[in-house]
Amino acid sequence: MTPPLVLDIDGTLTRADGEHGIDPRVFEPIRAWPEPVVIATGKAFPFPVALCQFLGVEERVIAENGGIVYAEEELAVNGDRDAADAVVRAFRERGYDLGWDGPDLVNRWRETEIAARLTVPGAALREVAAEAGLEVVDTGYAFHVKDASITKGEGIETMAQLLDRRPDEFVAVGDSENDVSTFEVVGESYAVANADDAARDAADHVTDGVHAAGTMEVLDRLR
Ligand SMILES: O=C(O)COP(=O)(O)O
Ligand SMILES: [Mg+2]
Repeated sequence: MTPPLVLDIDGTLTRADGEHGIDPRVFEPIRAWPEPVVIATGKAFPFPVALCQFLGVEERVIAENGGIVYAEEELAVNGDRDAADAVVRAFRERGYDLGWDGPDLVNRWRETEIAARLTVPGAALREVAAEAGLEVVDTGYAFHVKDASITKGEGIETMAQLLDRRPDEFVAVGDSENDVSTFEVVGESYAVANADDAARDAADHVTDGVHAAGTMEVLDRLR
């Protein structure tokens, strides 16, 4: 029986030859998948929505690490970015910034958390976040300043209800610590070979391939 999927984006659907850019090899398998495909990402909501629309699949999205959950025309926004914005102000008062160039397209459309470039001093960011009761998650692509109780795994619980499925029916593929909560609630989990230690330790399996090649391995095995 082909399972419903939960797929991370960065590091999981992306090309291995650069930091971003979806590997086109995943487009057709995702489009043709006979069961629901949920895109679960740390990215702001518009990005996974656009990915689903460009792929021509239903928008089943967990964005902002669970801060936003959308499926079946139901939208859940968990928390708001005010607390994260206060952390950013305190961080700037210490003389730092978020590290993004130009109009900050990473945070422009965020509603529930804030992301900083990995080039900023992580220890200082973590210190300021902790003073506000927030955590910093390193996805390998950005630092996310967020409420620790809001996770992709919590988002899967909500998504499963919206889709009338059990969380343990899903198979998940991911690459970093922000996928650990997903791996803890789904039935079977795969970390791609480029995954960080947190994801590799939490996953049931580790693929041979990196990035989208690892995900293609899983899709080929499950079809
Ligand atoms: O936005 C990030 O930092 C990483 O995004 P991801 O959860 O799709 O890997
Ligand atoms: Mg990722």
